[in-house]
Amino acid sequence: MDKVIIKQLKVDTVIGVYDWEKEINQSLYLDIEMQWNIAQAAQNDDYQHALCYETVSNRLIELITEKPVELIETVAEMVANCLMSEFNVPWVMVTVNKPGAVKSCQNVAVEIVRQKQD
Ligand SMILES: Nc1nc2c(c(=O)[nH]1)N=C([C@H](O)[C@@H](O)CO)CN2
Repeated sequence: MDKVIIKQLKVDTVIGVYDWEKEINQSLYLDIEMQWNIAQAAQNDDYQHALCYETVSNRLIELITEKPVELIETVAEMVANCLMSEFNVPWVMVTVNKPGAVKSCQNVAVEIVRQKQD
């Protein structure tokens, strides 16, 4: 399967269950794998057929910072839905990392895989 991959996209946003978390920005780091047919773009060196990782990254930062949510699970679903509906990505794996969340852990994360139904 061909993929376009975005690693460790940093998003500073209001995220968390507790009251004190609703007053501050915290950093999330997103790892995203998107199924995409690379051959079409590569054949003619054609950006029009490429899934632009820069456009995707900027849209996801906009989406996540739009409104505060409590759970990283919600962020993962929002990202997967956006990629499938707005960018026509047929299959996606989204990992949302919140490394600052638990003092004794290097990182905590959720990971989801979603496929477009057609
Ligand atoms: N499965 C989850 N568990 C927890 C979450 C979460 O988003 N998903 N969030 C919190 C708090 O916001 C935590 O990050 C504060 O340190 C607790 N558990």
